[in-house]
Amino acid sequence: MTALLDVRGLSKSFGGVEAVRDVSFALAAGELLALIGPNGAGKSTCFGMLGGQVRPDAGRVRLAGADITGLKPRRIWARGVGRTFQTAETFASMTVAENVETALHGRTAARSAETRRLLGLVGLAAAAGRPAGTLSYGDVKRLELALALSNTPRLLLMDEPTAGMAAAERTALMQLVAGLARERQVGVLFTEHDMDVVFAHADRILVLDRGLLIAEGPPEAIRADPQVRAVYLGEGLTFSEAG
Ligand SMILES: Nc1ncnc2c1ncn2[C@@H]1O[C@H](COP(=O)(O)OP(=O)(O)OP(=O)(O)O)[C@@H](O)[C@H]1O
Repeated sequence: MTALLDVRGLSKSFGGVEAVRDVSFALAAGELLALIGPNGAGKSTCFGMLGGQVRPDAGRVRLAGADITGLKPRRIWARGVGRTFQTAETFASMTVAENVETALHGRTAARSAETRRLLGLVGLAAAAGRPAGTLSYGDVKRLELALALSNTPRLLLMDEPTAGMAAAERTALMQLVAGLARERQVGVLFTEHDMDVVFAHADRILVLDRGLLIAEGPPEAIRADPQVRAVYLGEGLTFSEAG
């Protein structure tokens, strides 16, 4: 079977810094794959190369078999890749509904029906008429997700989707994303600093350290991996033994 996302030998250097070194992995439709690693490991650079913001020095990115390496972000988006960013990209003065309508194409009537559907999907139907600037942080993240979904993506790239959220909000957002992945067979790649979120929600985990992929596997295997533990202990972080 063709993987939804197939990444082979991806590399990028900035001056003398090898930010990403020969990284290869695949992602299936309906799968939640986490990309983790200490600060500076190369996660954002990897994301940028998948989304078209960063041009790879070497390697190939294929989406459902089609080569999308080095395409502009707009072209990649048009192929069905939705993306959320670490810092929310919404217009504070527009209403929640206007933000979504701006992202949609087509006739006005179709756009407002689609806006209602998307806001219902992310649990923001009741906030449709509010200025986006008045939303809580968790709700801004939901709005971002609605914007990323406006393209009916096959692949969602989420850069720290739960950063700055309270624990209950984190769980709710990740459950929402997991539900979308399962029901619509959307593939999800996400970066995340919170290990509890990663271990609770990822089907599989990729671990980067100084640009290299040092481990890949299901949460239990990653949690037990001595190399991964060493990298994180070096950062002064520990994995909790429970759950
Ligand atoms: N535009 C750039 N110019 C120069 N160096 C860069 C650039 N982008 C990233 N780097 C360097 O590449 C390495 C990887 O950075 P990257 O941001 O991809 O890591 P990260 O895993 O996303 O880190 P964090 O968890 O802190 O966001 C770092 O050493 C960083 O300083």
